[in-house]
Amino acid sequence: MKPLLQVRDLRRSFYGVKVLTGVDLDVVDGTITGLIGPNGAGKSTLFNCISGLYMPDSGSVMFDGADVTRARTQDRVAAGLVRTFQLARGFPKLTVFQHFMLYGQNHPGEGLLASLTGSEAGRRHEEQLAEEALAIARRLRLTHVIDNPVTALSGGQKKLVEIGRALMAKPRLILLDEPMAGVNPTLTAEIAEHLKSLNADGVTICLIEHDMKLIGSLCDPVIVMAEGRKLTQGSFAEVVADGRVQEAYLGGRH
Ligand SMILES: Nc1ncnc2c1ncn2[C@@H]1O[C@H](COP(=O)(O)OP(=O)(O)OP(=O)(O)O)[C@@H](O)[C@H]1O
Repeated sequence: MKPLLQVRDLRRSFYGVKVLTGVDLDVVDGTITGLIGPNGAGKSTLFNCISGLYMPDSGSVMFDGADVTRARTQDRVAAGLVRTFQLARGFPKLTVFQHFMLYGQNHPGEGLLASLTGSEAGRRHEEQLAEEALAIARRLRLTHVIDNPVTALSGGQKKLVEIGRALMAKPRLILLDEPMAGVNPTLTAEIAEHLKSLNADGVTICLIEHDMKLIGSLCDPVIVMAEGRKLTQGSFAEVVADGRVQEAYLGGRH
């Protein structure tokens, strides 16, 4: 089984506090890999280092065989390594369609300059992006809200827009940080179905989630982090039966 993502001995401290203490993990091509662990285990920091938002102090991140440890975020995105961000971090007043178009512009080989200069190539490029945006909206059942500002959407619809934006970048691996947080149960099930369907179409997914039922139904393998490193990994049944995992969660309770 080919690892699409390989993280080796990744370390990161903030103001002398060691948050990542030597993470080693693989995400295998074609999987939906779950990343769980008690609060403060370092999961989001790990995602930030993998996606290029933070630089690690040491260690390496390999994506599809290439060393991207120090690569710029946009170059990682161009290679197909994409993480979702909460809409609040972006442009809350833009519509769903505008969000999709904006993220599509980041795709490599797409002529942003051509788009801006109003050339024939630019117009074709815009049309193609618009078609992709509409197809993604259809896929995620967001067509009826495509012209609404994202602030007017429900929590679950916002999560779908975050996934849709990532899809505009044509990802090979999507890193999802709590895609179901604050989402009602009906839409949680719908988002889970979308993730399964994307995965069936060849998109590898790695997701951080606190909802264990969801992790159990979606993810194999499940990687458990504690105290800034990987504690263990296995099937959901294996990791929940592991005494070290139970200990880590109990110890992590505040
Ligand atoms: N930019 C930062 N500056 C200072 N400390 C940080 C920074 N980012 C993360 N940390 C610290 O790193 C530790 C791990 O945080 P992180 O968010 O990575 O954990 P997590 O496993 O994702 O937790 P949770 O499940 O609660 O989201 C926390 O103590 C956090 O305060």
